[in-house]
Amino acid sequence: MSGLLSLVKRIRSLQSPPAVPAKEPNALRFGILGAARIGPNALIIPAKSHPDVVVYAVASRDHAKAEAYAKEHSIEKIHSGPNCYQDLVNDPSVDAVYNALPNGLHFEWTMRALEQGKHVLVEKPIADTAAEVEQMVELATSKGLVLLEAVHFIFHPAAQRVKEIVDSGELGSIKRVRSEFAMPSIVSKNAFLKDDVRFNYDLGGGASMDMGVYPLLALRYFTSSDPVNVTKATAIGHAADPARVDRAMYAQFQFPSSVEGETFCDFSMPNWGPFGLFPRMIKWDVVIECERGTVEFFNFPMPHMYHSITVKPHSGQKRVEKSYKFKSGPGEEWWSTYRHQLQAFVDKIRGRTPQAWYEPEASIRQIQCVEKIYAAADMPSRPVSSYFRSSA
Ligand SMILES: NC(=O)C1=CN([C@@H]2O[C@H](COP(=O)(O)OP(=O)(O)OC[C@H]3O[C@@H](n4cnc5c(N)ncnc54)[C@H](OP(=O)(O)O)[C@@H]3O)[C@@H](O)[C@H]2O)C=CC1
Ligand SMILES: O=C1OC[C@@H](O)[C@H](O)[C@H]1O
Repeated sequence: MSGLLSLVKRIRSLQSPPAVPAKEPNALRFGILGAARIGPNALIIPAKSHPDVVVYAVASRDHAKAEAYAKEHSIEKIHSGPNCYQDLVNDPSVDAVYNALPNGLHFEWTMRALEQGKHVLVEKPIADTAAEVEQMVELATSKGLVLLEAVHFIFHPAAQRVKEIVDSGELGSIKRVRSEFAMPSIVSKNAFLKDDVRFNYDLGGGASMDMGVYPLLALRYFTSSDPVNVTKATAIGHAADPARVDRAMYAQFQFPSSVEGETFCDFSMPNWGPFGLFPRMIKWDVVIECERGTVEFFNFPMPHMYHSITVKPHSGQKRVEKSYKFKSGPGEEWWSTYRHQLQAFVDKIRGRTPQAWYEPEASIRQIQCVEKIYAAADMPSRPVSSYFRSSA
């Protein structure tokens, strides 16, 4: 019963946090690039419970959309029209920018924000190519600005608990890791728009750029390493652009010390069985096989809603753990992955040591790996932004 009550509390708090503190006098003022669907979950709602964050401005190309978004979320300032994104990054009242634009615009608008001296929290994937990410990291570093790819799940206590179990050596060293994030077609029909930015090659679309970044990151995070090789990758093309945009991708990896990895992502898993009558279940887990047992982390991308961590030693008792709050560390049980991420981002800006961090260099290695997956699957890398200036 108490488990059910906690679940209800967590789900309700995703819309409306139970604790809303007063804002500090010099709270950081955030501007959002694009009236994006992810904005409320990733920043606007988490900001309500952060005393040092005010969501001050939103930029949308469409004035009416900007007004409606600002009204719905009590955002003071709007920038609209064809120059709205530049106006927002130029706005002297904005301290930090949340870049929630389509993937293909992450590079340009993060660079432009950094050029204006703003810290940037940029949605995943941080950019479309590794060469772009290198430039982003270089600029942020040279200006002393904080740049963070929104890899939110690693900030949650559950992800860190799984890593702690693996790193403790309780089950011996890792032999194999598998991770999946795949949506059944009945869910994706409602989750995505018909002409969703996710299916547009020029905007950095593709399953490996979207849902696929989670399983890949899970492998890298839990093994604390990067793949040495992509040994195999098989894509299923998306109907919108089958040669260049993947609807689904299966990939195999070789990690250091002969650790094997496997990822799978799918925007829209078809039904199965006679006449395709039966919908599939959502897949969102990580399975880490070690010398002396296995750890399974169910719902690793959204552990704040519900998760389970099942530890199965080869000899001994199976146990199931949950971790919604750090024993000592920031947060409440109802904090989402995004709320923990915001805490870390602000701590970094304020010169404090965050509870966890994702170095921008790790973002370079992540997208290098995505490019290798596309190459192994005979699909092109996503296009380089027209804003990219080769240093040669
Ligand atoms: N961390 C997470 O859990 C999630 C992350 N994401 C990431 O967030 C980003 C945005 O995704 P999502 O919110 O679903 O996207 P949306 O389609 O809702 O929003 C993207 C915004 O980009 C702007 N935009 C600029 N140029 C274009 C264009 N040519 N076509 C369409 N939109 C354009 C629009 O802003 P306007 O018209 O207002 O100017 C639009 O509101 C992606 O990078 C995605 O990977 C998405 C979902 C979950
Ligand atoms: O968390 C997510 O789930 C669905 C995806 O399409 C989205 O972009 C991603 O970040």
